[in-house]
Amino acid sequence: MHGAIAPVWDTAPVGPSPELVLAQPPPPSPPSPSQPAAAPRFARLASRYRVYRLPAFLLAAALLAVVGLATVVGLRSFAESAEWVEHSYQVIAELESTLAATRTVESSARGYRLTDRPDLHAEYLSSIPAALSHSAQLIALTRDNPLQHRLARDIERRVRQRLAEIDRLLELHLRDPQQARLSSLTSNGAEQMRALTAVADNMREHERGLLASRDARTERNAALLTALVIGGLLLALSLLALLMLSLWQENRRSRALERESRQALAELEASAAERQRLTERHRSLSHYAGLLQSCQTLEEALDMTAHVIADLIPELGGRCYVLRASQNLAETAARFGREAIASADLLHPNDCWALRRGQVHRSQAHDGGVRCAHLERADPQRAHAGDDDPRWSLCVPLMAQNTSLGLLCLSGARPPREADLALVQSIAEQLSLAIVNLQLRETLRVQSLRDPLTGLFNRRYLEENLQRELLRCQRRHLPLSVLMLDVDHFKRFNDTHGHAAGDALLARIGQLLQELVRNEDIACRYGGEEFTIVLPEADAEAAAQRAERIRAAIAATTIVHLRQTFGPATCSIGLATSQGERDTPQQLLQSADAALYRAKAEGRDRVVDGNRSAAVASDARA
Ligand SMILES: Nc1nc2c(ncn2[C@@H]2O[C@H](COP(=O)(O)OP(=O)(O)OP(=O)(O)O)[C@@H](O)[C@H]2O)c(=O)[nH]1
Repeated sequence: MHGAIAPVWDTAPVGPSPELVLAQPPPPSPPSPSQPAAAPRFARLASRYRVYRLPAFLLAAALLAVVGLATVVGLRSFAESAEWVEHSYQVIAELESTLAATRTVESSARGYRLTDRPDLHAEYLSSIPAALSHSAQLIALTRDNPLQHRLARDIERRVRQRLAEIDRLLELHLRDPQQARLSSLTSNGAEQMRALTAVADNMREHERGLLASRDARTERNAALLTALVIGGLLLALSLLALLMLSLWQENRRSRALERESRQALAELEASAAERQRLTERHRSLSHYAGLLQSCQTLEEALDMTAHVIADLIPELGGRCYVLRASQNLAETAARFGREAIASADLLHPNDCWALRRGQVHRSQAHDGGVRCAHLERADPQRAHAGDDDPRWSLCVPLMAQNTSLGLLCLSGARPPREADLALVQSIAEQLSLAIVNLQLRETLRVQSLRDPLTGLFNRRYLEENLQRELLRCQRRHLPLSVLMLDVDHFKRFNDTHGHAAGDALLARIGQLLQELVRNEDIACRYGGEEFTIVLPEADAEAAAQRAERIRAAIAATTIVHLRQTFGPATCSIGLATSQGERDTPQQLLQSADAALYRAKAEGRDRVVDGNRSAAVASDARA
């Protein structure tokens, strides 16, 4: 049975059984677009060298500390160098001042001797302390340098010598100007001054040399410090940049991992919910299958199916069709939900692709070319405009042993889930099984209630239904009549023409009875050549007329058996009608049987109404 309906959704190949489909977990979702396809190479490197992060940080800190220390040391060194440079300039300045003051003493003394101007004498007197002071200052400034200190002392000594000589000449001038003039001519003052200048030049040159070497050292230190600071800073900044990059990557990776974790959790929850839903569906489906087995009628099974589909897939709407016995029409037997695409109440099998092909057929709202004819027509304007209408329909044939039993037609307003389609197919298969079982059961039931020779109901059916019909008519104060019919001289017929001809006669009488009674009447073979006809709601008069028609029809019928014609045969009929509420089926049958007995006794080929005291006989010949 499972293979009776091919699980084809459109052109899809046959898949696993619906149970398996339902049990399958949702497929793993594709990687999120937010996930980086491949981390950049530098990022991978940064990640790989994560263990070096702390040493790198410590190194960068140490470098910065060294740079800071070097800067402080450098600045102090620069300050010291500046002090020494200033010191050299002071030495040179004191040296120049000493020489200038000495020359001032010399020139003012010479001027005074020549002119005797008192201002020059005053200038002379005031310049002497300056010259001595500057030379003393020079000695003080050069204490750090033995060579310069020695030269400074030499200068101071020469300055004093020169001052003493000038003073001697001036004293002499004051006492004897002539003698002073002569003495000045022989004085070695010029010699003293040259010697003093030479020593001063020597000292100046030496001090300038010191200044140049200090400048050079300062420049060297400055270059070294600059290189150290720039290099250290660059290295430290590079390390810090790498650290920042690594931390940034780490942070990005953490956020990506967090995102992935959240997504995985959501997928897990969705998967668990889907599993739960599938489990519940399985349970409902099993429950449904169990209930189907207990359904007594087709209507019950279809109603329950409609209820189950509406319960499990509320977003779907549709109907169950059942094919008539003639197979020429399928009619709506149950509905569920709200149809997104209306379907006809009655359809010809050729109107449905699923019934034609015996396969599931699915179509979209505007897929007009393959739309089943029993479905509402697509709107050509919307289709032409390319309107993306998500409505869809699904026809699932109900089949068993290659025989169409009906159709499940569903439609929805939104694209369906594959799990829902699998569920529908599973339900269709269960329903097909149930329908075929119910039909089989009905066939067996009918077979157990029918007489195989005549096709009429048997005595068991009569006993089951006479009671029910009698009660129904009594409840509604309606009459019910019973005819008991017996073929006349049937033994003789058998003996004359053979048992098979007798069977043919009985079959023909059965056929006649089915033709001559209403649908609601019950024509039975009571046993042998005896028949019973129950006529609900027929009073004695109507029953007598019906009995007479039957009698006349049998009397006018011949049968052809083995190319031989037999008959006609006659029959006798006894009639009884229930009038009161106290009649029982047995009483009614006994009354009819008594009337039949009287008909036989009165000459056969007649109808006797057991309700009347006198027999109502009808002569066939009359
Ligand atoms: N061919 C055939 N004969 C049957 C069948 N059932 C019963 N009979 C025969 O029907 C005959 C009935 O004969 P009887 O009960 O004597 O009645 P009768 O011959 O019809 O005589 P009356 O009823 O008095 O007119 C018997 O010979 C049975 O064997 C059947 O299914 N087929």
